[in-house]
Amino acid sequence: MTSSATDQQPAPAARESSLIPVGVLGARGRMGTEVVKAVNDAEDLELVAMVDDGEWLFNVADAGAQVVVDFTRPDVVMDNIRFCIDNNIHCVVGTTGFDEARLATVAEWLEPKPELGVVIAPNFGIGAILLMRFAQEAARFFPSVEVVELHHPNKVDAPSGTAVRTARLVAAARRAAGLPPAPDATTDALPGARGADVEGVPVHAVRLTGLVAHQEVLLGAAGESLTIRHDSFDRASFMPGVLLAVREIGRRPGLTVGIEGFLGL
Ligand SMILES: NC(=O)c1ccc[n+]([C@@H]2O[C@H](COP(=O)([O-])OP(=O)(O)OC[C@H]3O[C@@H](n4cnc5c(N)ncnc54)[C@H](O)[C@@H]3O)[C@@H](O)[C@H]2O)c1
Ligand SMILES: O=C(O)C1=N[C@H](C(=O)O)CCC1
Repeated sequence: MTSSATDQQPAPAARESSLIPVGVLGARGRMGTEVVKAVNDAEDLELVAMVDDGEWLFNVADAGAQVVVDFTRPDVVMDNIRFCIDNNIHCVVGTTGFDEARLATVAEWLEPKPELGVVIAPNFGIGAILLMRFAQEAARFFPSVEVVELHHPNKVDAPSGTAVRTARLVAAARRAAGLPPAPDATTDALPGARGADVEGVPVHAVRLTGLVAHQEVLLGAAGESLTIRHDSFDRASFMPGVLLAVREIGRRPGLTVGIEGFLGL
């Protein structure tokens, strides 16, 4: 078992301060690397542990982390959250793969720990969060809507967590407005040609070398269309949202899905 201790990890004595001690899970991944940098650059935060695959998860508890940031994989994230809750550590989760059943499980785990917070957000990019809100607002005015997400080819899940959440929010807005299913005469299609069906909203996933994270919501009505697009050109775009969640989570007990509330949206 490898230790997660690094040169960036300060001596325990230095932690008698008002800095928030933060541990990062998935610390050597694309997002984890960026989070480590962002935490190290933040004057009010202190990086106390970095853990990646095969490393000793208990390091985050031993190092005194008050908040853990998880950017790992959908297949391991539930075990990580369980560990954090068991060890009384607030958890900021960017890893995707959360359906209603998983969210309910996390909420159940939190019940005996009313002081503890877990935030699970498929996207910490402010622009992406605004895109979701704008799409939700627009949805009731358009009979047709489809979501196209475009990502780097190393992404393991499809469609993206952001696209699934967008589609669910749009579908809820359509239901609330009493809209019928979007018109679609397709009776003959190659499997996958019309995308994944997320609560009646088609979601299409593109994987392309050179991309980072991008999404379009296409809305159509007679004689017009509205396209709402967001582009993350760099993973730095997610960091203001991640740091906001790290700073807020100690004041937000329970399960929070998305950081819209932290932004006053
Ligand atoms: N919420 C957001 O804003 C946002 C933004 C980008 C990516 N993501 C999501 O974050 C996740 C990670 O994305 P990425 O591009 O950084 O992936 P990545 O593959 O580059 O990084 C994942 C890291 O987790 C590590 N890992 C695997 N199992 C582990 C375990 N049990 N404990 C600790 N570390 C473990 C891997 O070794 C790897 O270093 C994905 O689910 C992705 O969709 C979310
Ligand atoms: O790069 C990824 O992987 C991303 N995953 C998130 C998702 O699935 O929505 C957010 C965007 C980047």
